[in-house]
Amino acid sequence: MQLLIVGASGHGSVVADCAEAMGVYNKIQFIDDRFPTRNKIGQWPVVGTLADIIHFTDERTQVFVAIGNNQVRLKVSKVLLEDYQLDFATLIHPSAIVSPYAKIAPGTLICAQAVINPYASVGEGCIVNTAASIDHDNTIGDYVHVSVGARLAGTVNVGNCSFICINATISNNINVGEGVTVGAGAVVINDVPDNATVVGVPAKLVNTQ
Ligand SMILES: CC(=O)SCCNC(=O)CCNC(=O)[C@H](O)C(C)(C)COP(=O)(O)OP(=O)(O)OC[C@H]1O[C@@H](n2cnc3c(N)ncnc32)[C@H](O)[C@@H]1OP(=O)(O)O
Repeated sequence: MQLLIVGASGHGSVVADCAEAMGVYNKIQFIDDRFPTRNKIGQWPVVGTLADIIHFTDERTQVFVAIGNNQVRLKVSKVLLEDYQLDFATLIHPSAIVSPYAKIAPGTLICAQAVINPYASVGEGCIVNTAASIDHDNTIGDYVHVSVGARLAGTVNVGNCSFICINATISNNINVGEGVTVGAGAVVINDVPDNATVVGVPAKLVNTQ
């Protein structure tokens, strides 16, 4: 099996490193619109641009979109899934702990030392970054980023495209809407409406316009 990663960035190198650690891919390469100026990332080759993707995929190739921005990852993924019907990988680092009773959708990355507890579900195209934890009965939407070291207690719901920043904490039974940003280190103890940004301890709404 081969893996074609879209997006040769720092996040892309984390994705490639995870895929390599899984030991299931005999070839890992990238495409990026900065090709040919960018023709390598670390030891992995960049072989073309997004417009050429079809030339680098066949029945033995899985694709993974390694774009950190949730909205951009969503947009690119929808084109690849709906227009090209490509096979998206689910990447889970061998040091992550994922309950057999959790559900992880395709296009999602579970990074090193992350924990996903029973009856949690993580949607399509998510990033569960290094050492983040998603506890029992969480429902995480599509194209969500749970950043490095973030902690989600039991029965938390997070809407599509939300960004839970580094080291944020979300208490039990909280509903976080769609398109929300929870700032670095915030402690969320109340529900958060769609498209809001909350920061601080306890987390409060902030105007970022
Ligand atoms: C491997 C990796 O690198 S994964 C990625 C890791 N990175 C992250 O998790 C991103 C963390 N980023 C943050 O927390 C950012 O501050 C964000 C996304 C919450 C907000 O960023 P911006 O939209 O640029 O907001 P901005 O910097 O204008 O701040 C708006 C206000 O909120 C305050 N604020 C912003 N973030 C925080 C925070 N985490 N905690 C407390 N206050 C904060 C600012 O001081 C500012 O207050 P003021 O209006 O009184 O001056």
